[in-house]
Amino acid sequence: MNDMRILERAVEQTDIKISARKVQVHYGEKHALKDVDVDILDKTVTAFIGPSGCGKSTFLRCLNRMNDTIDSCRVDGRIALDGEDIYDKRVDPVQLRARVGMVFQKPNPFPKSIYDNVAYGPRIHGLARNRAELDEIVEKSLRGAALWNEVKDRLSEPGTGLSGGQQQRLCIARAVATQPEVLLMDEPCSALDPIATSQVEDLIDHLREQFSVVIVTHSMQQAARVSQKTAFFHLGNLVEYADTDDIFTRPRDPRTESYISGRIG
Ligand SMILES: Nc1ncnc2c1ncn2[C@@H]1O[C@H](COP(=O)(O)OP(=O)(O)OP(=O)(O)O)[C@@H](O)[C@H]1O
Repeated sequence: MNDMRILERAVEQTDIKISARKVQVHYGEKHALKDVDVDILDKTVTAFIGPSGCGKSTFLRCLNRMNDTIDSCRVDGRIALDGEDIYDKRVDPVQLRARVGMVFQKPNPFPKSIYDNVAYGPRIHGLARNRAELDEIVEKSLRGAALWNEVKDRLSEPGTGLSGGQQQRLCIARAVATQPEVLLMDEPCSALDPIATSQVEDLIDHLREQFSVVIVTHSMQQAARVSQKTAFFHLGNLVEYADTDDIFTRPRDPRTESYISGRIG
C-alpha cells in the first residue's frame, strides 16, 4: 500500500467518533428503534430529524447510556466510542457521561450558584488540583459557552436567576467543563426565543471546533443552519444519513423527500 493510501485510511478511521451498529431499543414490548447503523464524525455537527415519536431522542440517549435510567428500556447492538463498546460492563456510565455530555430541551441548572453549576463536574471528576485551577476551568467554560461577559460579576448568584437563554448557555458551560469529546443536545432551543436560539446556534458552530456535537431538532431550518451531517428517522428506522446539503437538496429516499417537503410529520 503506498503512503498516500495509508494516510487516507488513517484519516478516515480517526474521523469516526461514535460508531453504532444494529442498535435496537425496546421499551417493554414497544420496539422503538430498529437496526440503526451510523457513524458520528469527530468535530462535526450531526442533526437528528424526523416526525414526533420516530426515535430521535431514544437514539440520542443511547449514545451516553441515559436510557439506563429507564427501567423498561432495553438496548441491543453495539455502540462504540473511539472503538470501545460503551455498553461493556467495565464502562462506568458516570465517566462515560463526562466524555459524552448532554444538554436537555428545558434548561435545568442546579439550584446552586452560577460558579458551582459549572464547577460541579470538574469537582466530582477531580479535574482541578486547587481553587485557582477550578476558577480557570469555570472561566474557560463560561467563555466557551459565550456567557462569561454576562455573568462574570455575579458568579455567586443562583443559576436559576438567569434568563432562559442564559440558563441554557450555563447548562452548555456545565457540560463543556468536563471537557467532553461529544456533546448531545436534545432540542436545546425549543424553550428559547429567536435571539437566544441564534446565540446557541452560533455557539454550536464554535463548539464543533473542539468536539463532535449531535443535536435533535424539530426545526429543519435549524438542522440546515447548524449541521454538516443529518440523519432522518422515521417510525424507528434511520432512513437516510448524509451530508446535510444532500438531505435537503437531493434526498435519496422518498420518505426523506416527503418529510422535508412537509408531506409527512
Ligand atoms: N420512557 C419511555 N417509555 C416508553 N416508551 C417510550 C419512552 N420514551 C419514548 N418512548 C416511545 O418510543 C418512541 C420513540 O420516542 P422518542 O421520544 O425517542 O421519539 P422522538 O423522535 O424523539 O420524538 P419527539 O420528537 O416527539 O421528542 C415513541 O413511540 C415513544 O412513545
